[in-house]
Amino acid sequence: MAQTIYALASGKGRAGVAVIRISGPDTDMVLNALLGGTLPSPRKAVRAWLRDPDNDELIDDGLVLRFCAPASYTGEDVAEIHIHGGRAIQQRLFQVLDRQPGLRMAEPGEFTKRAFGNGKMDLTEAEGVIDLIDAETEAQRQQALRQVKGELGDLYHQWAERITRILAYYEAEIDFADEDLPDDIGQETKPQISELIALIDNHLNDNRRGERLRDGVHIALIGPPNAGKSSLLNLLAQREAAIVSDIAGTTRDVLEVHLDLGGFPVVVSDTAGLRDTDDVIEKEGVRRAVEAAERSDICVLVVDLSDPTNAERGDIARYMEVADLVVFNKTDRTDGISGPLAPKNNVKISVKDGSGVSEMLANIGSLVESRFGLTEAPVITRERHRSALVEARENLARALTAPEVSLAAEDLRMALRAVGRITGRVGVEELLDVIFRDFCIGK
Ligand SMILES: Nc1nc2c(ncn2[C@@H]2O[C@H](COP(=O)(O)OP(=O)(O)OP(=O)(O)O)[C@@H](O)[C@H]2O)c(=O)[nH]1
Ligand SMILES: [K+]
Ligand SMILES: [Mg+2]
Repeated sequence: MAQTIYALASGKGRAGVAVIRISGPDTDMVLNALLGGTLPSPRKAVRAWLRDPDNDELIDDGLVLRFCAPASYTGEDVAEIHIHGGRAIQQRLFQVLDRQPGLRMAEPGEFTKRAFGNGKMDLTEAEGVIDLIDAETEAQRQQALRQVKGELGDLYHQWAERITRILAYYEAEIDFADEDLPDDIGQETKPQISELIALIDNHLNDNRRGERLRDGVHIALIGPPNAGKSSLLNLLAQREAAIVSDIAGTTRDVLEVHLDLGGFPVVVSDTAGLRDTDDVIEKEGVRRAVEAAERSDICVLVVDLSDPTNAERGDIARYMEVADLVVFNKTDRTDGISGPLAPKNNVKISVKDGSGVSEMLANIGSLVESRFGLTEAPVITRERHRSALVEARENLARALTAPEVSLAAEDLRMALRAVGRITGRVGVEELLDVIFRDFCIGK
């Protein structure tokens, strides 16, 4: 039998209210001890004096919520005790809980792990809970909430069901080889397998938007020395994160700042100015800048509008073509454009006087939104999902060309297992039995 666990469910430290969660078979015993023998009725918030059962000393004036298995977060008996969020109160209550036989402190994620174990949620939903707790921006919150609601898990479960139905044909062929089956089951199943492969491909080919939304969209600021890249970074970060000077080649290392850009988590990198140089350290800086640009999801080229030398630099013209956005800086100095001229996506700003900055932010924001924004369909949010889907897809493709029915069946079973691993939902194998029982075997 599972042990009863407890933990602080709210944030650490001093607060108005702290919530302590208890889950497991001894929950009622603990509540009885703390409340002096009166159990609150389930799902009703009850104000109660909490006492140390060993000496009847008062701990706090609290609020208790009791849930009875299986109608609880974990599926076990659960209690949530609201206390005043002072350190001494929390400590005292923990000491008392620790003294209760059979109780121990929960491990990280253990309540949710139990919820999964008791069929309260599948693995994608459990991951959604973690993402929801970690969500720092609005878009992250929305994506996580959709996963908690089971949208992603439902999609994978549908696919598992489809594979199961296809597999049923092959199983029938194997088990009832001498019965009156359609001559070529491939005619029936192969279009279905191909359709499923197309759906998975489409889902995989998502620009990794869900993963980007979880981890942050990487934006690299690149450009010639003294264009104002570090100045721009500081403006975005609203602090002096990078050193700014009028000396070309000031920035060497890649410097990252994390920002919330219109609800999206972004990581902006300031990089060394791009130029040929004999200085070994600056050379390494330039190499890192190019690498950061290549790795970025969105590459922003910053150019000093008033610098006539840009016109002479072929490399800047090339960067203009590949950059997602060109930011012409220092409009306070000039209103003409010197150098290789305006590429399609450009914006003119002055970090110094702030003009054009909101337009630039809107521009970057819509780039992020269009590439990594939430879509109608739920998206992959973890490499774990991606690799399992790739495996499922490979097995489905193999089933299409399998030389024998038994081999095709094995490929389909492996595809099913790969998809099933993502949700960890049980029932697909059992579903096979159900479908199989009702299966029309040519009669
Ligand atoms: N007039 C004017 N000067 C600016 C503007 N933005 C930046 N500067 C100045 O341009 C100089 C270079 O700025 P940085 O931000 O260090 O340029 P950088 O691109 O990071 O330069 P490196 O790190 O050397 O590649 C500094 O003296 C800034 O104060 C602007 O909008 N207008
Ligand atoms: K500089
Ligand atoms: Mg710099």
